Amino acid sequence: MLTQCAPETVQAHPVVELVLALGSNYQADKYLPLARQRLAALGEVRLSTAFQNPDFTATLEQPKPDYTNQCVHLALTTPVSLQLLQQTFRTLESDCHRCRQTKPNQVRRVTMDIDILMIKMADKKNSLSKNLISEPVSNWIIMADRYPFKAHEEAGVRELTVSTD
Ligand SMILES: Nc1ncnc2c1ncn2[C@@H]1O[C@H](COP(=O)(O)OP(=O)(O)OP(=O)(O)O)[C@@H](O)[C@H]1O
Ligand SMILES: Nc1nc2c(c(=O)[nH]1)N=C(CO)CN2
Repeated sequence: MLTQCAPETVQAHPVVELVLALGSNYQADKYLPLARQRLAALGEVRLSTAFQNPDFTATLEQPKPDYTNQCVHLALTTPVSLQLLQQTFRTLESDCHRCRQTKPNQVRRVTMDIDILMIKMADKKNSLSKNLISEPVSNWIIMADRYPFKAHEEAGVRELTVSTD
């Protein structure tokens, strides 16, 4: 059973844990380690197995370079809003020299793509406010815009959550 949450509730509330999907189809050997290093500065990182797999948008008519994908479980040192996290990851993509413009019919070189797959919110019981309802919010919230997960994301999420939940 999945619970729906209004985006504005999720956007502002502090996130404590998250699972990310990293993808690179250009110089992955350079940019995956760089992204992992930067993410490690935000908290405790656990990694799923990285593997190279075909671009799921490639066709016979338009072949595309393979992606290297890896999922990351990040337990943040300091809780951060989803809004700020999205900005932070967009900056990290830019720091990996991600170029967003492409000419028509040009195959995109994606040095680093960072997608948030799942988040865990801070437990409201820890709040100083007496007015907040005390409820356990330890469950993962899946990002609706990433669901259903791609095969490589599903594999990574399983690897990272199987032992902890
Ligand atoms: N689950 C999510 N994970 C990451 N970013 C998200 C998510 N949902 C919405 N966003 C927003 O989408 C933007 C990501 O834009 P970006 O240019 O990276 O997309 P894209 O890489 O072209 O899409 P895709 O990752 O589907 O190929 C961010 O600025 C962020 O605010
Ligand atoms: N295998 C694979 N294919 C993709 C991926 C990806 O991360 N992995 N990302 C895309 C656009 O973000 C398009 N295609």
